[in-house]
Amino acid sequence: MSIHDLEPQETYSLYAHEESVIRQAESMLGKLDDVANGVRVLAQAYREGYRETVRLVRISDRMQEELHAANRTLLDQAADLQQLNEVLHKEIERREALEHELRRIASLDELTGTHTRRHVLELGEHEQRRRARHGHDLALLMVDLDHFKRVNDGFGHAAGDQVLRDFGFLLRSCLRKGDIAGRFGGEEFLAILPETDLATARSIAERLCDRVRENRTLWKDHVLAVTVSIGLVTVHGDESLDKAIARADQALYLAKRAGRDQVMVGTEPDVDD
Ligand SMILES: Nc1nc2c(ncn2[C@@H]2O[C@H](COP(=O)(O)OP(=O)(O)OP(=O)(O)O)[C@@H](O)[C@H]2O)c(=O)[nH]1
Repeated sequence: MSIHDLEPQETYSLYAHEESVIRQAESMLGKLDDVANGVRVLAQAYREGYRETVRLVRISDRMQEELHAANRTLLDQAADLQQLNEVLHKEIERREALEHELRRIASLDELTGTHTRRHVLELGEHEQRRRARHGHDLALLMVDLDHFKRVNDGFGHAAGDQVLRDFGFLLRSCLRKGDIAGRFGGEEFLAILPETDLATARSIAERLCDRVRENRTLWKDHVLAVTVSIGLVTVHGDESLDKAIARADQALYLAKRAGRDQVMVGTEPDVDD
């Protein structure tokens, strides 16, 4: 059968069919174009995203390097600080030891090994307050070397120093633990005897007198002997330390006047005092 055998209607239908197929194909091509465009857009977006990711990764790598470097710096600084801390700690310890030594030197009379006047008075004030609080006894001895000027004049100042050195040792060895001895002036000493009644204080003072009298100081080719006079008081009521010391001083003066080398007990304080 040839085309000429077909009815005109049939010829027309076939063309329409082709037309429809072509239209469908065109429509599909159009959609394929859309898809291709979409893929292009996606690819572009992917490229841009990739570039951004690479940029961010680089930034992140750099930041990590910087963080590591900062961390290393911090560790170094921490080690330096630790070292500095140790040095400071040692310096503080050294200064504390120095301060302690300075306080010790300032509170001690180098020649006699007894306290300085200022320090013995501080300790005395403390004992006086303790006495006032607890009401126990407190005795004071004012001790002075007799005719000490003669030692200096006869044998020289260095000989006098040696006598003072020996006396400081004797004084400290006659006192008990807790008693306080200080150099009040050139050859005058104050001993503070906490919790000591008059009778006990007197026997301690007598023993000191005896030991000083028996003692000999060897100086070059000389044998030196000295004696001491002692004024003794016990602190009364709420009497101040200064007033008690003044009474001990007065008793010492009387001991000197009575011939030296002896202990004199002070008078009771005036009622007004
Ligand atoms: N070697 C020496 N002498 C001192 C020191 N401090 C004070 N003196 C001397 O002690 C002497 C005290 O003399 P005075 O006050 O006259 O008393 P004294 O000769 O002991 O006579 P009385 O106290 O009355 O028994 C003086 O010669 C002072 O120079 C010192 O640290 N070393």
